[in-house]
Amino acid sequence: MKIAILPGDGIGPEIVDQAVNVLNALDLKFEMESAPVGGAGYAAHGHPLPEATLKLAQEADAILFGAVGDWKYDTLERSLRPEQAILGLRKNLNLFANLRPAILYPELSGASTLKPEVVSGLDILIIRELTGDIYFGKPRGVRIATDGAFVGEREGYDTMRYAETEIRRIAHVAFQAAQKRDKRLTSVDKANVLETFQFWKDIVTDVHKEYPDVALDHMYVDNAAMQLIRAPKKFDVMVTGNMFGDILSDAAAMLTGSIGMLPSASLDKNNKGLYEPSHGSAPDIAGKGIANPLATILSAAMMLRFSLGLPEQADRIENAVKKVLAQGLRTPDIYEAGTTKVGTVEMGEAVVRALI
Ligand SMILES: NC(=O)c1ccc[n+]([C@@H]2O[C@H](COP(=O)([O-])OP(=O)(O)OC[C@H]3O[C@@H](n4cnc5c(N)ncnc54)[C@H](O)[C@@H]3O)[C@@H](O)[C@H]2O)c1
Ligand SMILES: CC(C)[C@H](C(=O)O)[C@@H](O)C(=O)O
Ligand SMILES: [Mg+2]
Repeated sequence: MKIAILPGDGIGPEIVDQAVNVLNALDLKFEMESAPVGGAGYAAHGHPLPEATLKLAQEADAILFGAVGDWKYDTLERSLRPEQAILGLRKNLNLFANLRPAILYPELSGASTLKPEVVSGLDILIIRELTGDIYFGKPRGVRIATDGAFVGEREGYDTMRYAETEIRRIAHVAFQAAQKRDKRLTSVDKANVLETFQFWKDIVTDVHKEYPDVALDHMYVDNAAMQLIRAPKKFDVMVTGNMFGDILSDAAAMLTGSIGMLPSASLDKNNKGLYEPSHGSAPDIAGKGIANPLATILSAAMMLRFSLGLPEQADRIENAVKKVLAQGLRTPDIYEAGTTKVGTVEMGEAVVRALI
């Protein structure tokens, strides 16, 4: 089994190193090959998603991805910016289903900014559509306005759109995921304002007919953001579009104690996938050795479960993470009094030691 390792920028290489060590410690003899991506891809080959990197990703059985993005590239023309690498991989590989599970490990109930009783026992799954919406809609750009109140002025514009097929396929993923859990699905939209999301709601309602055992409700995204903070445990599975899912999953990350705890899987229709933490390259802490590697290590566990058919090995990693948290080890983002502060490498090494 071949795994493409794409560390990327900022803390990406630091956290991916730890996940690779954990995978190696399983003694399963994976073939792993690394390639530069994001700002690192641009620096090495003049493009954030170099051809050889894309080829490696296409050929591999699964991809482990760190993060991309670096302030020093923010003034490049958009097609060369590091973020285009992850967007390009998602689009090229048809990774339309993004699973972001927000689980609060009991040991971290005091690390969340919310009261322990609000978050304890939290286990929700956010399913974000990943290859459509305003992220990829065309036309987009900056032009001279030809209508409206500001005719003659420059205006920025993007296009929000969803094809029926795109909505149907993510709805099926969401209903099937709900069937394996508590059988409750909340579809998050903005149907009260946006045509695209009235259409989304209508199609999700139609797909629901095939899943009568799942209870479906619909919620506007602004209310969903509020409910996530007010009573997050009321949710089981949430499904939403690309942009709303991006925002809601960062909010949900804080329910788990830190964004450094939220893994993700991005899957195509055959469960080939890219696995990455939900957070970014964290340039503010890059190189300091303090980034939390657990979201990446947990993403590697998701990879074993969803793409490589090794659920027992995924369990081994997840149990090891629980164990190090129970031992009181904490990177600074999840630190609280009475626990032991450790860095990225120490955390990774502790997970390796905790594997049984
Ligand atoms: N999939 C991706 O590669 C991805 C995702 C999000 C953001 N980005 C990019 O990352 C760059 C920085 O973006 P941002 O600052 O808005 O978001 P970010 O997620 O990188 O960081 C937000 C905050 O969370 C902290 N943080 C993130 N991951 C952490 C970890 N593992 N351990 C401890 N703390 C952690 C950071 O220090 C920062 O304070 C930008 O270039 C952005 O485009 C990339
Ligand atoms: C870096 C960026 C393109 C990306 C997104 O918006 O999808 C990130 O925020 C994420 O959540 O994976
Ligand atoms: Mg994001």
